[in-house]
Amino acid sequence: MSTDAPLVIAMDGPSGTGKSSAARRLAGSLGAAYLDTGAMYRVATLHALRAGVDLTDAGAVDHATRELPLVIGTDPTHELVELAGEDVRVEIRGAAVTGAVSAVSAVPAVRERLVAAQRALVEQAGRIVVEGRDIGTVVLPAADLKVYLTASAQARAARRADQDGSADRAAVLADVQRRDHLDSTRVASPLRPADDAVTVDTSEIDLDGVLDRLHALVQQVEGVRQ
Ligand SMILES: Nc1ncnc2c1ncn2[C@@H]1O[C@H](COP(=O)(O)OP(=O)(O)OP(=O)(O)O)[C@@H](O)[C@H]1O
Ligand SMILES: Nc1ccn([C@H]2C[C@H](O)[C@@H](COP(=O)(O)O)O2)c(=O)n1
Repeated sequence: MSTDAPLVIAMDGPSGTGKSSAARRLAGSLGAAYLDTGAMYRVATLHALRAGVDLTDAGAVDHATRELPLVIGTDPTHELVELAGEDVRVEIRGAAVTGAVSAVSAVPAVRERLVAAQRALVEQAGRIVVEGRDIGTVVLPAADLKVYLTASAQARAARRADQDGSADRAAVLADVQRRDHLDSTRVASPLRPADDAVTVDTSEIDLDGVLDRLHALVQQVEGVRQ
């Protein structure tokens, strides 16, 4: 099979399970594009924060994000995230956005617009790994392969604390659990595995091990399609 054959992989799961790391590496090795949909919700959140709107007012968040001059790249080797031409890769990962993103991503009108943009990017790419919370359930229900990454909250908090250099592990764990709760209990597209997703628990596997597992799943899918 040629390496430019269409292939759409959906990767969902809670924060810190390794979705971004695994999806980016998988895309690179498959010669596929990569889309980080969480970054899109983070840019919408930054835009709403800068507009100074009350994030508990869904109508105001909808209004403030209707015009969203967002550019997101899909090259797995080069991260590109811009808001009105400004490089916001660092700012969208900061505490202000991280603390507010669950509220903004719970607004159905925001989701509708971003889901439409995500589907357009997938259509353009043809061969792509897309990661988020609702990719297998809502954005791309016909994906060729759906993977749901999980890991214990403790393992995820430890990874996040290492990544951010935080000594307060209890606070990081509480934040991970807060976001899990908000993402999985919201009414609009809650975080959950698609019925046909393959669940991979990464608590006890390093990133190379996760990649081995993902490559085996891709081989199965490509074998079936040949
Ligand atoms: N299997 C693994 N074993 C150990 N550390 C890992 C593993 N996978 C990812 N990590 C590390 O955990 C941290 C979080 O990973 P990553 O950002 O890929 O998770 P994520 O699921 O995309 O999180 P979020 O949804 O919050 O963006 C990173 O520092 C990454 O290097
Ligand atoms: N498809 C998606 C992707 C992300 N979100 C929300 C939920 C997260 O709390 C937030 C940031 O995502 P991250 O960068 O941590 O992956 O965005 C969502 O609702 N749907």
